[in-house]
Amino acid sequence: MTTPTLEAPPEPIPSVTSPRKGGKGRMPPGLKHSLPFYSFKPWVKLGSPILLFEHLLKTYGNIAHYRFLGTPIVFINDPEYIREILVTQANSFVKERTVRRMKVLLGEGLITSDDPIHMRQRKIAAPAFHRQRIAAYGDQIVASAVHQREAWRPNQHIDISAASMQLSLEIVARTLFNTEVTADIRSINDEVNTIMDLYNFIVAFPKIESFIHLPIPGIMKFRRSKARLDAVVDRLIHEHREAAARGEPDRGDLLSMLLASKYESDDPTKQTGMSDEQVRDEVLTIFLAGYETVANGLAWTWYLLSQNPAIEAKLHAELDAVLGTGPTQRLPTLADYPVLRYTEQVFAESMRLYPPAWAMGRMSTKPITLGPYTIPSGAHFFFSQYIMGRDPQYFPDPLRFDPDRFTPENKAARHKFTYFPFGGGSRQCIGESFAWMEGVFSIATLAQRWRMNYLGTTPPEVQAKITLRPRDPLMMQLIPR
Ligand code: HEM
Repeated sequence: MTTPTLEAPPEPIPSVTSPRKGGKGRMPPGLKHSLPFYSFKPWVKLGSPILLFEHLLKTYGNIAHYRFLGTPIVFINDPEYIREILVTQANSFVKERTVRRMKVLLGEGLITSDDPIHMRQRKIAAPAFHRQRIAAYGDQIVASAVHQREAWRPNQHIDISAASMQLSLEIVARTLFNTEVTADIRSINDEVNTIMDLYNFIVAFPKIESFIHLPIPGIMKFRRSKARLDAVVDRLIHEHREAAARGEPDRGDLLSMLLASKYESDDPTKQTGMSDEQVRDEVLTIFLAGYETVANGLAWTWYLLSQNPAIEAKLHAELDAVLGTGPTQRLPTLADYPVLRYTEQVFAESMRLYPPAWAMGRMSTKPITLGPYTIPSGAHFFFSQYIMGRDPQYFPDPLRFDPDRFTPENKAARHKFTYFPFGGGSRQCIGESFAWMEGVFSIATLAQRWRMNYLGTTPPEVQAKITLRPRDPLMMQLIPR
């Protein structure tokens, strides 16, 4: 996930080479002058790169470029070029600078690290996210959703965005740490929120690592928050390690799995696990990557269902057919997961219109050829799940909410990289199976009992922060089914 901020100028990269003009090797079309020249235009607005990307797409087509302080930035809306970057030519790219600067928070965790560290960490972490392993979390997801639905009252007004965050936090607590939402979990949540509020400030700092010890107010606040965060996570790691040393059985949570996993190598001296520091980086990474994303995906789903009664009725029909009604109604179990196809299609279609990770970026480490274009080393590349998901080139009548776009036949008829809510290639979301299960079971368990009426008078506005959130509270009236 990434946030291409307009206010955050990329550091000049000395190795940027001028592309040849005209013929093969030319730059994609784009803005003639550097971005600040256009500051007065309505499509250049601090903190709103979606406006700029939409303008580039409309004006220049599926590949366009602009420059910012000498760095070329390419916006891509062509699925084949996206495949080139994420898969085919992936070795010629690293994460772009806003993600790299997040190392001050996430260290060398899976999101921020580069190869060879990333490859090793991914191998160690993979068993904890294996499909069969994730299956064990199904019951905990359902139990958390039951906890929420039992607390709801008929006609109650709730902010479904906040309620989805609460549900997702409980699921993270149970599945990552095997605990309820304790004071420790709340303080992790609070500190992460404090740090995320400082996110734009932090990523705007070129070479933030060099400034991290200076007495600058925002940085001091970050440092204090990070120190408290580390202390809580270190304590949880320590407790888990102690329990394992006492011979207590594997608690089955993700943290226990990460602590137990070893790097498989032909060389026995390299078959080691992670240090406590590496585990801490991964725990924070998983917390950050896996909590707000799913919560936002769910919140938008409830909004879309509230606006589309026929689709809501079809979802209810599936839930009633699979899980029963009245006194014979039961909770979803693992065996139901592959049967709840329409529920999954609803979640998929919701993430087309409101993708929690709304844009991604990379930086080239070599000159890159894409079709007729050659783009120099050190250029930045962005593509947006949000823009592509709403583009009639790929999704006819794009604003219509239609989960049938995700039947197996309709999916097979589209290019894979027209829909990439979880990214792709070797950096594809490691929590994808987890997220699908969390989405499907949460929707099923809550929609078995409740419908929602949207109380807003205008459609909610999106806020493209690190994830795509509703800008204001998403108020709903709860109606029992
Ligand atoms: C709807 C929910 C989610 C969405 C939309 C989402 C999206 C993404 C995307 C787009 C990436 C790739 C970023 C890039 O390549 O630049 C990613 C990576 C990642 N995600 Fe997720 N994610 C979700 C849920 C989760 C969950 C539940 C977890 C963990 C429990 C998780 C853990 C991670 C990690 C660790 C990475 C880095 C993987 C690597 O580089 O090896 N995510 N996610």
